[in-house]
Order: sequence, then C-alpha cells, then structure tokens
Amino acid sequence: MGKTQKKTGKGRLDKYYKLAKEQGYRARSAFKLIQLNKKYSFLESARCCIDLCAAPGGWLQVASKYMPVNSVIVGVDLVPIKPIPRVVTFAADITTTNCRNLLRGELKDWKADVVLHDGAPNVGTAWIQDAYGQSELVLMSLKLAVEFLMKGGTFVTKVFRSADYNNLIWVFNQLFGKVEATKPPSSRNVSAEIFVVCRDFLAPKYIDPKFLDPKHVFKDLAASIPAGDDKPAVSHNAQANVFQPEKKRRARDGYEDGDYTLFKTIPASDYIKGTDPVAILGSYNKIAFNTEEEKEWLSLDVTTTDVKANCEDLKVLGKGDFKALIRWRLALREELGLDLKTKPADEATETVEITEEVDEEQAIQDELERLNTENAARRKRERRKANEVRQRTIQRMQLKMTAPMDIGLELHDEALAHGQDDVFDLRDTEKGMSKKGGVSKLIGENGMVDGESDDEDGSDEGSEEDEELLDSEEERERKTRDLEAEMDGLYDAYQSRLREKDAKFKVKEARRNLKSREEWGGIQEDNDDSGDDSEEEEEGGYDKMHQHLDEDSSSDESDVEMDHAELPPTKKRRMDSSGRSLVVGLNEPKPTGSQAAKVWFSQDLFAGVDEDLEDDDESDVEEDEEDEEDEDPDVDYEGTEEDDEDVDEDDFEIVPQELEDDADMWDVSNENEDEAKQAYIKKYGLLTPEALTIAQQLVNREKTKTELVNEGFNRYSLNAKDGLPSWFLEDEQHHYKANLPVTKEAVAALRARQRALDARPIKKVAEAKARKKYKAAQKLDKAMKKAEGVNETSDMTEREKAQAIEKLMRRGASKGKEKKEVKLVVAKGAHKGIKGRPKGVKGRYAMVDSRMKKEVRAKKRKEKASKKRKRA
Ligand SMILES: C[S@@+](CC[C@H](N)C(=O)[O-])C[C@H]1O[C@@H](n2cnc3c(N)ncnc32)[C@H](O)[C@@H]1O
Repeated sequence: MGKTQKKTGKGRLDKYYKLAKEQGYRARSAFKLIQLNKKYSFLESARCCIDLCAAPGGWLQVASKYMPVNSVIVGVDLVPIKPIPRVVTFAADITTTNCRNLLRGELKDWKADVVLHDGAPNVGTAWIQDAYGQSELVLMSLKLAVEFLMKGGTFVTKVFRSADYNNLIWVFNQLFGKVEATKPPSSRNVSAEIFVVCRDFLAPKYIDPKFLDPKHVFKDLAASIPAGDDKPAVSHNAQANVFQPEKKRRARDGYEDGDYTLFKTIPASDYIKGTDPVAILGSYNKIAFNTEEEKEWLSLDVTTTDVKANCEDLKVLGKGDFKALIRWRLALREELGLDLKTKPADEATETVEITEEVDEEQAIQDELERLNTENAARRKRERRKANEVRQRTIQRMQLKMTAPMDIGLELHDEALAHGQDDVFDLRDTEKGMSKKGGVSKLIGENGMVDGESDDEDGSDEGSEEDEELLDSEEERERKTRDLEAEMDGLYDAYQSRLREKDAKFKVKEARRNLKSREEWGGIQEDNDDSGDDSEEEEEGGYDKMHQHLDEDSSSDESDVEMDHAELPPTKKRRMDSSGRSLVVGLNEPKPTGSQAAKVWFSQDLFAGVDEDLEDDDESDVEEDEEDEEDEDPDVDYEGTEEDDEDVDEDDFEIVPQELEDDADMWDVSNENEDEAKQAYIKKYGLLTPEALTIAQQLVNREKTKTELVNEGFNRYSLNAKDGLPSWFLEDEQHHYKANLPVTKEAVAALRARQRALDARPIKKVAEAKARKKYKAAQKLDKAMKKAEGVNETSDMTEREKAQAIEKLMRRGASKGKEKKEVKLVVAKGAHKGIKGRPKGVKGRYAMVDSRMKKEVRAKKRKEKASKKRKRA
C-alpha cells in the first residue's frame, strides 16, 4: 500500500483503473470517494478536511477538486505523499500520538468538517488478522476524528465486514447522528470492504474511553454464537450441508449475517439430541463433551476413538468421517432410547434418517467415481512420465549427447529399476529393442513418441524362444546387423528431421563443406557441397575416392593387380596424403593466372621457389613430374592469356564468395582433380595459414618435398572407415584431422594480404565516384557550350555577357543542388513552449522535441515493417 503496486491480477486493470489514469487520479480508489460524495455531498460544503491514510493521494486529489477554494486539506500516511496543490501532507502513523501532535500543529484551533479514512494495514498475513488490524485502524482513525471533528461533521471510514463490524457500527452510532454503510460501485465486489459514512457528529462533552479502546470494543465476540435445539443454529448457512459441498457458497463479502465467530464449539448433547445434525457438522469446529452425561458417552462402545478424534476438529473431516459421526449419533440415540421414543412422533428425525440412507448410497457412488477418476489420472500421469523419458532420450540423441544405442540402454535401465533384470547384457538390450520393434519404433512419424507402445507385461513372453534363437551364432549376427541397420535408419531419419526443422541446415552444411574445402585439405571426405540430400552422397569422399581409385585401377589393365603401394606416384600421393596432396601443386611452376595469386607470389618470400624446389628434389621430382605429365598432359599452370585479361580487367576481385566454377573441384570422380586444385590456387592464391606455412618451409629449405610427402603418411591417412556407421563418421569428421603446423609469419602474411585487399575501395563506391565525376564533366561541358552561345550573341553588352557567363560557369562547376542547412532547435529549457524564432538562432530553423523524434522513428519502423510484410 502506498507504494505503486503492479496491477497484474485478473480484473485489476478495470474501468476505474483506466478512468483514474485518464483523469489523472493517482489511485482508482479516488472514484470511491467521488461516489460517496455524490451520495452524501459532504465535500462541497467542507472548509477543512483531514485524510487519514491518504497515500498515494487519490482521495486528497478528489477533496481538493470538490472542496471550495482556500479550504484546508491535510493528508497523513505512513509513506510520504507526492505534493498536491493546496494540500498539506506529512508522513506519520495514525495510531501514534506523534501523528496527533502533527495534526494539532497544522490545524491549530481549527476543527475539521470532514475526516476521511481509507486505511488498510499492510496486508499479507491471514485474513482474520488483516480484518482485525483493519478494525483496530478504524478505531484509531475514529479516535482522531472525534478529537478534530467539529459538531455536525462527517467521518467516512472503510471497514471490513468481519466479526468486528457490528461492534464498530454500534460505537459509531453512539457518536454520530446518522450512520450508514454503503459499498460504492467502484469498490470491487470481491473485496470485503464497505464504507461507513457517519454524519452529524454529536460532539459529546465526555466520550467513554472504552468506545475507542479495541480491547473493549472487540471483546464480546462469543455473544453471537447461535445455538439451541429448537432453532437450528446455522440452518441459514448454505455451507451447512456437509454432504453436498458442491452447493457451498463462499461468503466473499465477509461473514454471514449474525455469524461473526471464528471457532465454534457445540456440546455433544446438542448434536445428539438436536434435529439438524448435518447442519451442525457443516457449521461447527468441534463437538465438546463437557457435562457428566456427555463424558459418559465417551466411554460407550459406540464412541470409538475415531469418533472421538473426529469430534475434535470437524473442519478437517471428509465425507466418510461425517458419515461415521452420523452413524455414531444414530447408534447413541438408539442406546439412549431417543429414537424409539420419538420416532413415531418426530418426523424430522425420520427425514434425517432417510436422507442419510440416500446420502450413503450417493456417497458410495461418489466414492467409486472418485476412485475411478483418481485411477485414470494416475495411469495418465504414468504414461506421460514414460513418454517424457523417451522424449528426453531422443532429444539427447538429437543434441548428440548420446548415441542412439543409449535409447536401448535407458529402456533397459528402466527395466532394471523394476527389478526385472540384474545384469546388463547387450544381448538383452538387443532383445528388448527388437521386441519393441527396434529403436525406430520409438519415434513416431514426427519424432513423437508412441505412448502406448511399452507393454511391460509382454516382455516375458517368448523370451525362451528368443533365447534359443540367439543361441545360434548366425542368428545373433543377423540380429546385430538388423540392429545396426535400424540405428542407421534412425540416424538418417534424425538427419532428415534436422534438415526439415532447421531452415539453415543446408546453408550450414554448405558452409561447412566450403570451409573444409578452403582448408588445406585436398580431398574431402564429404563432397556434398551442393547440399544435395541423396544418401549416396552422404557417404564420405573417402569411400568415393576408393571407389574412384578402384575404378581407375580396373580401367587401367596394367594396374589391375596393383595394391596401394604399387599405384602410380600421383595417385598414391593423392590417396596417401589424404588431404595434403596440394603439396604437388607447390612443385608446379608458379601460378600466375589470378591477380591475387600474382600479387601473392610476387612477394620476396617466394622468389626462386621453383628453382629451389627443383634443385632440392631433383631426383624425386623428376620422376613425379614425368608421371604427372603422362597423366595430365594438358595442364597449363601458366594460365591462358584470356584468363589474365579477365583478371586484369576486374580491379575489385576480392576473396571469392561463389565457387560454382569449382563446384566439382573436390569431386573425386573428377579426372582432373589435381588440375582443378591447381586452378583454384592459381585463382585465389594460398588461403590458409597451413598452406602458407608449408610454402614457407619449402622456401626456407626447412623441409624438402620428400619429407612432406613422407609426412603425409600419418595416422590420419590410414583411417579405414569400412563398416563404420555414418553417424560415427560424421562425428569423427570434427576431430579426426591432422593438426597442421602454422607459423606466425604465415598468419602475418595472410593478415597483411587481407589488409591490402580491405584497403581497396569496393566496386560500388568506385563506380559511384566515377559516375559523379562523369556527370560533373558533362555539366561543365554543357555550361561551356552555353557560355559560348552567350559570347556569340550580339544582343548583350560585354558586361552583361561577362556576368551571364560567370553565372553559367558557376552553375556548371557547382556540385549539384546544395541542401540549405536547417538548424534544429530542441524545444526544452529556454526554448520550451516559445512562439516564433528562438533567441540567437539565425537562418532556417525547425523546432523539435523528443516526442517528435520518437514519432518519426516509429513511423520509419512501421514503414519498414509494412515493406517487409509486402515482400513476404
Ligand atoms: C488504500 S490506501 C489509501 C488510498 C488513498 N485513499 C488514495 O486514494 O490514494 C491505504 C493506505 O493506508 C496506509 N496506512 C496503513 N496503516 C497506516 C497507519 N497506521 N498510519 C498511516 N497510514 C497507514 C497505507 O500506507 C496506505 O497507503
């Protein structure tokens, strides 16, 4: 209270909340005072008003608006109130003498016409405590009111309809001529608050202090306990029938009339001998055994310990307990002879008994229904849990946190949890999985889990049969194969789902391929750079390469019988280095096809590389070159003239983004693979630090070509992949790579090169500049022609001609229309709200404010959004 509350609750932002916002009231409660004043008109004639518990100040605003000008308005609250014109406020606790003194100091000898009180203790504990706190606060405000009100004055207070309500009203009536309780329309129905308007203050000379003492005012609570045989205590109470709780009506507006106590006890004799036991059970908290007779009942057999316990706290009982109490009552009545004697005459009792029988049947029915519902709910819960576990496992697999095999394991673990198995055995897992239709069955079409699929009862059936089958080794192998096939299927399904789900998948895939292509990788395992989803292409390039080599070998009759060691050197290298075969390229003449490559290779670093290499490895290379020449006789590393021209023309060639020319560069089925690689290097130069490092090492004679080739035989080059599942291969791709050396110099050289490229203007900018230049020249040309025309005319004097020519030339040389500068003046500070030209501002100007800025921005945002929508 007092502080700004976040109005997020249902219905909090209602009509009055909005109205208050619109009309500038600080609280929606302002409308309560407006409506009260409309009904009783106490503000218009008031000259002095005190608002107790006034923060944030809604009522003060109303008072200031409705009271005559120059009236005195004082507001008090625990929390400070933001200033309101014509209103004096201070922070104080209205229950303290300090507050009283402050008020006295403010009002001097004046008396108030109106004292308002809309206080509410800072709630949050139990309703009962809140209600009592509120009543106490009301009494405290009344204490101040009687001190400061003038005779005939009005006291308006908020009261909660609680146990103390009547007592408060009684006190008000002692002090005021007219007391009326009312609930203004703006007060929410769900709120137990009510407003009491006490008019015509009697201003008695002596006021009994007990009237203002909470201890006295609220002490007599038990007085209103309804009781008695003849008059069913709470028959008016709709909660009375404990057997039909659905008919309960919550007393949202507070307590029922005449029902103000909280804990009610009824003597056992009233319950046994009374006529409305059901109503009693619904209304009282406890059945007490106080008299001798009642205590004797406690020792009877019919009064079981359950009955005794039930009597202690009726509010916690269920239907069964109530029935037990009703049965106990009947039994006791029979034992006491009450029923026999009264039965013929007492129709009411009979009615109760009939009701009970009906109720009992109904209760059994209800109980059955309840059990059924509970059972169904429990089953549903279990099913959902099982589904969640499976869903989680699949998700984990999708996130690569687990291999598909784990699904089987997890299910198996579940089985373990049920005590069905002791030891983990892969065979069992297989069995379990195949029985469940394999892993793939776990996933529905959309990756959803089939909730009904786990039939645990059926797990034992046929287990012996399976055991026999599995005994045969062949069968086991077959099953394993099936299982693996299923795993692969599952993995494929996962991949395609991923593709469907992730719109960027293809792009990512392509980028990955591109990246790996850019690496000094040579032959890549995955050549699926087009993003084609075909399964064949998902197999790694490695396999393809094998295939390709096999094909090659088979096509060449002389090589048919060759194993890897016997392959021609180029092929051997291509395969052995498995990604580092570009070493061959460095052996070739310096590529000069691309501008970038030219620039690069023109660096001092590469001076004489060719000769060096030739000198170094003459014996090795000679042989290789011969082979290569045999194989690729058409390869021309010098590049054609055409190429050169193309390249020279294009000043803006930077790092290429599109590689469609080389789409099949790494395609192992491509006969001219090396050629393609060379062309690539020729065009783009050496792009990675690894490549540069190797180049440097060669140049600096740190390594010979033979060494490099030999290094190509590493653990990465012989990674047999036969029979490995595709998901494993894909995972391996990330880690199973040779870590090529990179030198600082190589990185620095690449950086320098990139900087040089970055320094060049981009094509568009250069084009725009050229266009501008061209237009300016055209304009000048035109102006000169015109000037010539002017010069030749005979109608003008020399002076006029000179002026006209000067003007024309000035225009011709000007750089287009120059925008006139508009000075922006922010409408704040000294410039706020001024009309006309602001002081000290010369030339064109425009007044702007922050709102304008926001509006312009919002407009732009909207336009952008609508453009986007149109495009979509
Ligand atoms: C419902 S708000 C009053 C709203 C106010 N009538 C208006 O229109 O803005 C109740 C206020 O009672 C104040 N309050 C509660 N106990 C108080 C006390 N003992 N002394 C002074 N103010 C108190 C709270 O701080 C709170 O601001």
